[in-house]
Amino acid sequence: MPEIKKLLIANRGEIALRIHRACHEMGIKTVAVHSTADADAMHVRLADEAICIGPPSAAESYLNIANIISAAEISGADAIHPGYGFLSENAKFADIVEAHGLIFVGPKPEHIRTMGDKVEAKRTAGALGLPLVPGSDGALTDSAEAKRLARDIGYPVLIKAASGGGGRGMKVVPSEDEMDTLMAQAGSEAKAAFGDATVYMEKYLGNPRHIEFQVFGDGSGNAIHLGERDCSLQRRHQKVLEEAPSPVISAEERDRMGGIVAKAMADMGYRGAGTIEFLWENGEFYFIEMNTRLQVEHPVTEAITGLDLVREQIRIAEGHPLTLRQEDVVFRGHAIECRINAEDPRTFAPSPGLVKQYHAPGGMHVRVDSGLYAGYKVPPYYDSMIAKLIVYGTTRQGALRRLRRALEEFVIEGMKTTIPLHQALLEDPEFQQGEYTIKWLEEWLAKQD
Ligand SMILES: Nc1ncc2cc(-c3cccc4ccccc34)c(N3CC[C@@H](N)C3)nc2n1
Repeated sequence: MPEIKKLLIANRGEIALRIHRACHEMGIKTVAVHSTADADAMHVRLADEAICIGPPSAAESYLNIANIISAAEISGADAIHPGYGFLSENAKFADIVEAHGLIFVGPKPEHIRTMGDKVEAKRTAGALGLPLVPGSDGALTDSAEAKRLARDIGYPVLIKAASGGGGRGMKVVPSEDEMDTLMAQAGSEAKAAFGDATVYMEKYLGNPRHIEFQVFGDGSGNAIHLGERDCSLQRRHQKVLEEAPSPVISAEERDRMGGIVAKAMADMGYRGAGTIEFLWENGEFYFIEMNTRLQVEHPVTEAITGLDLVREQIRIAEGHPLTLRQEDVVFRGHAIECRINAEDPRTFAPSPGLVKQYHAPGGMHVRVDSGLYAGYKVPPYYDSMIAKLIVYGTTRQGALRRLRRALEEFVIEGMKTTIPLHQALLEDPEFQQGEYTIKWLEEWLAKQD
């Protein structure tokens, strides 16, 4: 693969700035594509070139494949980084990028496609030796089969859409007499939402944690794992706070499960960054999904390994081997990321607007990834996340103390933000002990009012 000289960032907000920063440290020129609403964005200001690709709506801009490819051709970019969200897991886009002789900084399109179909993803994961949630062996055909299976598995069971993921298209079936109705609903909702009625079944795990492993492959049969992240603190399938390592995973479990996922990725010939999502309950891991993109929460993994994951993605895309072998990966300390949204901290109603005052916290082991600046107008058209605060400590307690101090310093005036939510969360004894599962946050929020 030739060296990348100019990279087009097909994204916006904090991740666009993150990608720009890695490129500039590598001597790679950057092309920022933006909608008319993002003309004043920080990464647009810092990029070497900026090309407007359409009006505010994502469909006409950040999801507009033709305009993005045209921007790459006009600017002479030789690579495209999709970031996360938008087109980052669109196999067709990856194919089109490569068909135009451009480097797609991401996995092979065939692997994006495989992991985007949750039935195929599960079959592949099982074949590669990953532990699965007990359930149907592939897609469900009809309610009668579903009932037979559920009788063996035991209720409650979950009906999941093959084209769903991230919490979309899931139905809990508490008992057999609700199966007919819920199977029909699941199929029709999946058809409506994803154009694909295919569903599958899994035993419903009552109160697990969400533990995901970061993996990296060079596309030629080598792969490493970079430990796990605990993403159990979610509200309506939106992550609120993530940490690495998980407060409940031992070094032995990390090495054992990490070895299994790394080998699976090596056997698959996986290329680039990937995240393998598990539910963890009673000491057991259960594969649920694989994300073929760089994730929002990647900085907590960077903090405890010292690796720049965007830099690694670009090096792999250029055809270089992985910087580190598994034996070189060392986990040190503890990192926590708070997602800061332009939302009311209690109602979560969006609160876009003009940033009147902005002061980011600093000091030892404090990182803020954000495109915000005083005078910037947060547009109402996109996701409400405006900043990520990542803090590192040698211990979890140290990271918590530092996080409390950093949140106190953080000034964002002109809109409501979820900073107060994080400050309240930090004071809860169960959170401080790391004793939480995927249901804990919504139960805690319900008690706050
Ligand atoms: N068999 C079985 N049992 C319980 C589950 C519970 C969830 C789930 C449901 C609600 C919130 C969650 C937050 C983090 C991780 C998972 C969840 C779940 N999800 C939600 C999004 C997608 N990643 C899969 N799958 C599950 N699968």
